[in-house]
Amino acid sequence: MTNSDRIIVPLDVPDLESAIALLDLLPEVNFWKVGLELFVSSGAEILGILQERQKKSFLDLKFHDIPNTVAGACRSASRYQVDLLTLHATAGRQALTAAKGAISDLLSPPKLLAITVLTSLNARELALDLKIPLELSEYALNLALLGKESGIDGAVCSPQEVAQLRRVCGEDFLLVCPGVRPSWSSKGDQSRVMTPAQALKAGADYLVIGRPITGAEEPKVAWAKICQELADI
Ligand SMILES: O=c1ccn([C@@H]2O[C@H](COP(=O)(O)O)[C@@H](O)[C@H]2O)c(=O)[nH]1
Repeated sequence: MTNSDRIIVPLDVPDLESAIALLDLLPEVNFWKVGLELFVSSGAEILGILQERQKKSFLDLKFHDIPNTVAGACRSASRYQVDLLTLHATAGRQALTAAKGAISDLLSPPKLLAITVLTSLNARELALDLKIPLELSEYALNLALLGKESGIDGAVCSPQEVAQLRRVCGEDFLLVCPGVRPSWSSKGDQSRVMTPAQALKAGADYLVIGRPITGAEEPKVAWAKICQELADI
Protein backbone atom coordinates (compact mmCIF):
# COMPACT_ATOMS: atom_id res chain seq x y z
CA MET A 1 0.00 0.00 0.00
CA THR A 2 1.33 3.45 -0.87
CA ASN A 3 0.97 6.35 1.55
CA SER A 4 -1.64 7.97 -0.71
CA ASP A 5 -3.79 4.83 -0.24
CA ARG A 6 -3.81 5.78 3.43
CA ILE A 7 -5.76 8.97 2.75
CA ILE A 8 -9.53 8.84 3.18
CA VAL A 9 -11.42 11.80 1.71
CA PRO A 10 -14.79 12.68 3.23
CA LEU A 11 -17.74 13.38 0.95
CA ASP A 12 -18.98 16.16 3.21
CA VAL A 13 -21.38 17.66 0.70
CA PRO A 14 -25.11 18.39 0.87
CA ASP A 15 -26.37 16.17 -1.95
CA LEU A 16 -25.66 13.18 -4.18
CA GLU A 17 -24.95 15.32 -7.22
CA SER A 18 -22.12 17.17 -5.44
CA ALA A 19 -20.74 13.86 -4.15
CA ILE A 20 -20.61 12.36 -7.66
CA ALA A 21 -18.96 15.54 -8.93
CA LEU A 22 -16.19 15.04 -6.34
CA LEU A 23 -15.73 11.37 -7.32
CA ASP A 24 -15.42 12.45 -10.96
CA LEU A 25 -12.99 15.24 -10.11
CA LEU A 26 -10.70 13.03 -8.00
CA PRO A 27 -10.52 9.57 -9.65
CA GLU A 28 -7.10 9.11 -7.95
CA VAL A 29 -8.78 8.82 -4.54
CA ASN A 30 -9.41 5.19 -3.58
CA PHE A 31 -10.97 5.57 -0.16
CA TRP A 32 -14.00 7.80 0.52
CA LYS A 33 -15.90 8.57 3.69
CA VAL A 34 -19.66 9.10 3.84
CA GLY A 35 -20.78 11.01 6.90
CA LEU A 36 -23.89 12.46 8.44
CA GLU A 37 -24.40 15.37 6.03
CA LEU A 38 -24.57 13.28 2.85
CA PHE A 39 -26.23 10.21 4.38
CA VAL A 40 -28.99 12.25 6.00
CA SER A 41 -29.64 14.19 2.79
CA SER A 42 -29.34 11.42 0.23
CA GLY A 43 -29.38 8.03 1.92
CA ALA A 44 -27.31 5.03 0.97
CA GLU A 45 -27.20 5.43 -2.82
CA ILE A 46 -23.68 6.84 -2.72
CA LEU A 47 -22.42 3.62 -1.12
CA GLY A 48 -23.60 1.60 -4.13
CA ILE A 49 -21.92 4.10 -6.44
CA LEU A 50 -18.65 3.76 -4.55
CA GLN A 51 -18.90 -0.02 -4.84
CA GLU A 52 -19.58 0.16 -8.60
CA ARG A 53 -16.45 2.30 -8.93
CA GLN A 54 -14.48 -0.20 -6.85
CA LYS A 55 -13.68 2.35 -4.17
CA LYS A 56 -13.27 1.59 -0.49
CA SER A 57 -15.88 3.16 1.77
CA PHE A 58 -16.05 4.38 5.34
CA LEU A 59 -19.55 4.95 6.74
CA ASP A 60 -19.04 7.49 9.52
CA LEU A 61 -22.41 7.75 11.24
CA LYS A 62 -20.95 7.65 14.77
CA PHE A 63 -23.68 5.57 16.37
CA HIS A 64 -24.34 6.50 19.99
CA ASP A 65 -27.34 4.86 21.63
CA ILE A 66 -28.39 1.98 23.89
CA PRO A 67 -26.82 -1.43 23.14
CA ASN A 68 -29.81 -2.92 21.31
CA THR A 69 -30.14 0.10 19.02
CA VAL A 70 -26.41 0.39 18.27
CA ALA A 71 -26.22 -3.34 17.51
CA GLY A 72 -29.19 -3.11 15.12
CA ALA A 73 -27.76 -0.05 13.39
CA CYS A 74 -24.40 -1.79 12.85
CA ARG A 75 -26.14 -4.86 11.45
CA SER A 76 -28.23 -2.69 9.10
CA ALA A 77 -25.21 -0.64 7.98
CA SER A 78 -23.30 -3.83 7.21
CA ARG A 79 -25.63 -4.60 4.33
CA TYR A 80 -23.99 -1.75 2.40
CA GLN A 81 -20.67 -3.67 2.31
CA VAL A 82 -18.71 -0.75 3.73
CA ASP A 83 -15.13 -1.24 4.87
CA LEU A 84 -15.26 0.89 8.01
CA LEU A 85 -18.08 1.90 10.35
CA THR A 86 -18.03 4.16 13.44
CA LEU A 87 -19.73 4.17 16.82
CA HIS A 88 -18.94 6.23 19.90
CA ALA A 89 -16.86 4.52 22.58
CA THR A 90 -18.86 6.55 25.12
CA ALA A 91 -21.91 4.43 24.26
CA GLY A 92 -20.22 2.06 26.72
CA ARG A 93 -18.91 -1.48 26.98
CA GLN A 94 -22.27 -3.19 26.51
CA ALA A 95 -23.07 -1.25 23.35
CA LEU A 96 -19.60 -1.88 21.90
CA THR A 97 -19.78 -5.60 22.64
CA ALA A 98 -23.32 -5.83 21.25
CA ALA A 99 -22.26 -4.02 18.07
CA LYS A 100 -19.43 -6.46 17.45
CA GLY A 101 -21.67 -9.44 18.26
CA ALA A 102 -24.36 -8.22 15.87
CA ILE A 103 -22.08 -8.46 12.83
CA SER A 104 -19.78 -11.31 13.81
CA ASP A 105 -21.64 -13.96 11.79
CA LEU A 106 -21.42 -11.97 8.54
CA LEU A 107 -19.08 -13.10 5.76
CA SER A 108 -17.28 -9.79 5.36
CA PRO A 109 -18.34 -7.48 8.16
CA PRO A 110 -17.10 -3.89 8.24
CA LYS A 111 -14.31 -3.06 10.65
CA LEU A 112 -15.78 -1.23 13.62
CA LEU A 113 -14.03 1.92 14.84
CA ALA A 114 -14.66 3.50 18.24
CA ILE A 115 -14.73 7.28 18.27
CA THR A 116 -12.60 8.46 21.20
CA VAL A 117 -12.49 12.26 21.70
CA LEU A 118 -13.71 14.32 18.73
CA THR A 119 -10.80 16.16 17.11
CA SER A 120 -12.67 19.46 17.30
CA LEU A 121 -12.59 19.44 21.13
CA ASN A 122 -9.78 20.96 23.18
CA ALA A 123 -8.63 20.23 26.72
CA ARG A 124 -10.44 23.25 28.12
CA GLU A 125 -13.82 22.19 26.67
CA LEU A 126 -13.31 18.65 27.89
CA ALA A 127 -12.66 19.84 31.44
CA LEU A 128 -14.98 22.84 31.75
CA ASP A 129 -17.95 22.00 29.51
CA LEU A 130 -18.00 18.22 29.55
CA LYS A 131 -16.64 17.94 33.13
CA ILE A 132 -14.33 15.08 32.26
CA PRO A 133 -11.86 14.89 35.17
CA LEU A 134 -9.02 13.30 33.14
CA GLU A 135 -6.27 14.66 30.92
CA LEU A 136 -7.53 14.60 27.34
CA SER A 137 -4.89 12.13 26.19
CA GLU A 138 -5.61 9.79 29.12
CA TYR A 139 -9.36 9.95 28.38
CA ALA A 140 -8.79 9.17 24.69
CA LEU A 141 -6.56 6.23 25.62
CA ASN A 142 -9.15 4.87 28.07
CA LEU A 143 -11.86 5.03 25.41
CA ALA A 144 -9.66 3.29 22.84
CA LEU A 145 -8.83 0.56 25.35
CA LEU A 146 -12.52 0.13 26.18
CA GLY A 147 -13.10 -0.39 22.47
CA LYS A 148 -10.28 -2.89 22.21
CA GLU A 149 -11.43 -4.86 25.27
CA SER A 150 -14.94 -4.97 23.77
CA GLY A 151 -13.72 -6.53 20.52
CA ILE A 152 -13.81 -3.35 18.41
CA ASP A 153 -11.27 -3.33 15.56
CA GLY A 154 -9.85 0.13 15.99
CA ALA A 155 -10.35 3.74 17.00
CA VAL A 156 -10.73 7.20 15.57
CA CYS A 157 -8.41 9.59 17.34
CA SER A 158 -6.54 12.84 16.83
CA PRO A 159 -2.99 12.60 15.43
CA GLN A 160 -1.87 14.15 18.72
CA GLU A 161 -2.86 10.98 20.59
CA VAL A 162 -2.07 8.39 17.95
CA ALA A 163 1.49 7.55 19.07
CA GLN A 164 0.33 6.72 22.59
CA LEU A 165 -2.64 4.68 21.34
CA ARG A 166 -0.39 2.77 18.94
CA ARG A 167 2.08 1.97 21.76
CA VAL A 168 -0.58 0.78 24.18
CA CYS A 169 -3.18 -0.80 21.85
CA GLY A 170 -0.68 -2.59 19.60
CA GLU A 171 0.05 -2.92 15.91
CA ASP A 172 -3.16 -4.78 15.02
CA PHE A 173 -5.48 -2.08 16.33
CA LEU A 174 -6.60 0.10 13.44
CA LEU A 175 -6.02 3.82 14.07
CA VAL A 176 -7.75 6.36 11.86
CA CYS A 177 -7.00 10.07 12.28
CA PRO A 178 -9.07 13.04 11.24
CA GLY A 179 -7.77 16.44 12.41
CA VAL A 180 -5.08 16.35 9.74
CA ARG A 181 -3.95 19.65 8.31
CA PRO A 182 -1.12 20.34 5.86
CA SER A 183 0.98 23.34 6.96
CA TRP A 184 -0.54 25.41 4.13
CA SER A 185 -4.19 24.86 5.10
CA SER A 186 -6.37 26.37 7.79
CA LYS A 187 -7.54 24.44 10.85
CA GLY A 188 -11.18 25.48 10.58
CA ASP A 189 -13.11 23.89 13.44
CA GLN A 190 -10.46 21.24 14.14
CA SER A 191 -8.50 21.66 17.39
CA ARG A 192 -6.00 18.84 17.80
CA VAL A 193 -4.21 18.69 14.47
CA MET A 194 -0.95 17.57 12.90
CA THR A 195 0.32 17.53 9.33
CA PRO A 196 -0.23 14.40 7.20
CA ALA A 197 3.44 13.38 7.44
CA GLN A 198 3.52 13.88 11.22
CA ALA A 199 0.32 11.84 11.65
CA LEU A 200 1.58 8.90 9.58
CA LYS A 201 4.98 8.95 11.30
CA ALA A 202 3.23 8.95 14.68
CA GLY A 203 1.49 5.67 13.82
CA ALA A 204 -1.82 6.36 12.04
CA ASP A 205 -3.04 3.66 9.64
CA TYR A 206 -5.32 6.06 7.78
CA LEU A 207 -5.70 9.84 7.59
CA VAL A 208 -9.05 11.52 7.00
CA ILE A 209 -8.39 14.73 5.07
CA GLY A 210 -11.38 16.72 3.91
CA ARG A 211 -11.51 20.48 3.45
CA PRO A 212 -7.79 20.95 2.73
CA ILE A 213 -8.57 18.93 -0.44
CA THR A 214 -12.28 19.29 -1.17
CA GLY A 215 -12.42 22.97 -0.16
CA ALA A 216 -9.27 23.91 -2.05
CA GLU A 217 -9.49 26.12 -5.12
CA GLU A 218 -8.04 23.21 -7.08
CA PRO A 219 -8.76 19.94 -5.25
CA LYS A 220 -6.63 17.91 -7.67
CA VAL A 221 -3.61 20.11 -6.98
CA ALA A 222 -4.18 19.93 -3.21
CA TRP A 223 -4.46 16.11 -3.39
CA ALA A 224 -1.26 15.86 -5.43
CA LYS A 225 0.58 18.20 -3.05
CA ILE A 226 -0.37 16.06 -0.02
CA CYS A 227 0.59 12.84 -1.83
CA GLN A 228 3.94 14.42 -2.69
CA GLU A 229 4.49 15.39 0.96
CA LEU A 230 3.81 11.78 1.94
CA ALA A 231 5.85 10.16 -0.81
CA ASP A 232 9.22 10.53 0.89
CA ILE A 233 8.49 9.69 4.48
O1 LIG B 1 -13.07 13.07 15.82
C1 LIG B 1 -13.49 13.18 14.64
C2 LIG B 1 -14.27 12.22 14.03
C3 LIG B 1 -14.66 12.38 12.74
N1 LIG B 1 -14.32 13.48 12.03
C4 LIG B 1 -14.75 13.58 10.62
O2 LIG B 1 -13.60 13.66 9.76
C5 LIG B 1 -13.80 14.60 8.74
C6 LIG B 1 -12.76 15.68 8.83
O3 LIG B 1 -12.93 16.61 7.79
P1 LIG B 1 -11.99 17.89 7.62
O4 LIG B 1 -12.67 18.67 6.54
O5 LIG B 1 -10.63 17.38 7.23
O6 LIG B 1 -11.97 18.63 8.92
C7 LIG B 1 -15.23 15.11 8.88
O7 LIG B 1 -16.04 14.36 8.01
C8 LIG B 1 -15.61 14.80 10.32
O8 LIG B 1 -16.97 14.49 10.46
C9 LIG B 1 -13.56 14.44 12.62
O9 LIG B 1 -13.22 15.48 12.01
N2 LIG B 1 -13.15 14.26 13.91
